[in-house]
Amino acid sequence: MDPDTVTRYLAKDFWSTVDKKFSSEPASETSTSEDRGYIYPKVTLTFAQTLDGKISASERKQLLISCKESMVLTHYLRNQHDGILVGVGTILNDNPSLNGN
Ligand SMILES: NC(=O)C1=CN([C@@H]2O[C@H](COP(=O)(O)OP(=O)(O)OC[C@H]3O[C@@H](n4cnc5c(N)ncnc54)[C@H](OP(=O)(O)O)[C@@H]3O)[C@@H](O)[C@H]2O)C=CC1
Ligand SMILES: Nc1nc(O)c(N)c(N[C@@H]2O[C@H](COP(=O)(O)O)[C@@H](O)[C@H]2O)n1
Repeated sequence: MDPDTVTRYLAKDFWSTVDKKFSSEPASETSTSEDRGYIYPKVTLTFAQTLDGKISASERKQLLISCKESMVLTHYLRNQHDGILVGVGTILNDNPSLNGN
């Protein structure tokens, strides 16, 4: 399967889970966040993890864990958001571009 197709499937599944979660939440007896004059931002946490639970090399060098398809999904998700947040350690170690191609 080509990376674009894989990403479309993964993303569709991902967003349907998010939508279900929000729509299945019980309505508040008092007020919703929108009634109170604000809406929560949509925040997505994504990271790549090795089978033994690691996200970075011990010497704090940038480590590519994701396969090509997963990187396509990463960039797709970046494009769906207004901002990308990483820790200062990531900035110093990786000097990431954090773009969405
Ligand atoms: N596999 C993946 O998907 C990803 C991997 N990485 C990898 O992770 C590595 C970076 O790791 P690391 O530097 O640990 O993480 P981060 O880049 O997330 O930096 C750690 C952040 O946490 C803050 N912090 C630490 N302890 C606390 C605390 N007790 N309370 C509140 N804030 C705290 C630090 O702030 P302070 O200034 O106070 O120290 C700092 O901003 C890089 O090598 C990068 O490649 C990064 C992102 C994704
Ligand atoms: N999705 C994903 N897979 C990996 O294997 C990774 N190591 C990361 N790391 C994150 O992506 C940043 C580097 O990519 P760009 O230079 O921004 O394209 C890195 O700093 C981590 O935040 N992600």
